[in-house]
Amino acid sequence: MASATVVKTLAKKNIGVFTNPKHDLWVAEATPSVEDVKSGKGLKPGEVTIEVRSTGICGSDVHFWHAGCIGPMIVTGDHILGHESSGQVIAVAPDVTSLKPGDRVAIEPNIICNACEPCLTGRYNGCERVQFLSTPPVDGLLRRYVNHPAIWCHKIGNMSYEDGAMLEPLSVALAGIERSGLRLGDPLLITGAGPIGLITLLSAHAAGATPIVITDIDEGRLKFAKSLVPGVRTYKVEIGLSPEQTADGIINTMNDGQGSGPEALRPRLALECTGVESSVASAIWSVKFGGKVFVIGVGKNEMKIPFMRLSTMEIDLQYQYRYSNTWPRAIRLVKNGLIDLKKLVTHRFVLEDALKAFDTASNPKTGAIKVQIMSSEEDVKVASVLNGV
Ligand SMILES: NC(=O)c1ccc[n+]([C@@H]2O[C@H](COP(=O)([O-])OP(=O)(O)OC[C@H]3O[C@@H](n4cnc5c(N)ncnc54)[C@H](O)[C@@H]3O)[C@@H](O)[C@H]2O)c1
Ligand SMILES: OC[C@H](O)C(O)[C@@H](O)CO
Repeated sequence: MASATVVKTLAKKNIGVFTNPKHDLWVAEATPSVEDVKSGKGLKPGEVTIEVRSTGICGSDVHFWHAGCIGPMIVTGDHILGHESSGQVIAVAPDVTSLKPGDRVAIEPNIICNACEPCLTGRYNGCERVQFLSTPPVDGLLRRYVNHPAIWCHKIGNMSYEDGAMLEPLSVALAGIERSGLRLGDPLLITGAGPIGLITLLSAHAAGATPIVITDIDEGRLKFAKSLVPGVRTYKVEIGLSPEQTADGIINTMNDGQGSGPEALRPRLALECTGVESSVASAIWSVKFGGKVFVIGVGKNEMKIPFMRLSTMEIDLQYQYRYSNTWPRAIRLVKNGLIDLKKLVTHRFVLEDALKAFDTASNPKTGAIKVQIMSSEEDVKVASVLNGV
């Protein structure tokens, strides 16, 4: 199929960041080739070619590299990582009318069947035949050029590519906030101050939760949370304490050190952002009668939970998997300044230096929150200047 005009000279070949079942990580040539991009070969109806400009490294990318799997999602061959991306449209298939070369877009990294019950009822994150980019065997977005359906490319106007890429983890948080039923003035617990917990914090703060307590085992991450939302109360989880003891500490923190007795304010809602068994249990012990523990974190296939606590306190336990219909909302929130994601990107690397980027993202000593990989030195410079680095 012939493509529309490619807007720029494609000086560099397509490269991508690969892993495999032997846990290697390397940068090598990827598809589509520059020749195919120029000729439109391989571009299917409804698709556009995007020059990917910025991609965040997610914990799941590191996990696919280090562990070779996440639950049933198993790396079985050479596999391209990355699903938090934005870029510029450089070519469109002839039937695409919603986008044109030059448009700046955030990429929603799923392709759905549009025929199963979850798709037909608008909850397409449950699509039975979903192709989620970067979940094996579907290659991801950590490459210079990619073909993707136009309907999963959301225009971002003049938003930075860096923010555009952050719309994916923001989508996770927004999906959680929406389905958890968070209300204005809710006392809230967030467990885990990694990128997802921190973006959930920004979102819940914007949505009017108060007071908010956030936990982590890492003091540095709690300090970071405080720098994002100064009013947040932080609680450092001590390894070795029981979930009940941790819950007491959390409630005491919510009550400004006034104890955790029967009169103490307890969270109505806990947004669990670690997927760690003891943290899920502490959240259950923390929330009030009739409250809810909403689990965004993913973890072991089987976990022990305080069942009778859930039962006698009528606590709802609910889960979230990815997202649906979140990008338009995420774009509005970032564009209109209600959520500022800029501080979260702590490190930037050019695509050719992807291995350094992964080393940084996977080493806790670096203090990295979100590491982004950009298509050129120029993009790294522009992003750094925009963020005052
Ligand atoms: N449901 C979904 O669709 C979805 C999407 C994206 C990520 N996730 C999951 O969300 C979770 C968070 O993602 P992330 O990128 O922020 O991960 P992350 O690993 O960077 O952050 C997790 C944080 O939890 C902290 N932590 C670990 N044990 C703890 C404990 N016992 N108590 C309190 N804090 C503790 C860690 O120190 C870390 O700061 C992960 O499990 C991830 O797989 C789920
Ligand atoms: O944000 C999306 C998540 O990172 C993915 O579901 C990943 O964990 C597995 O594919």
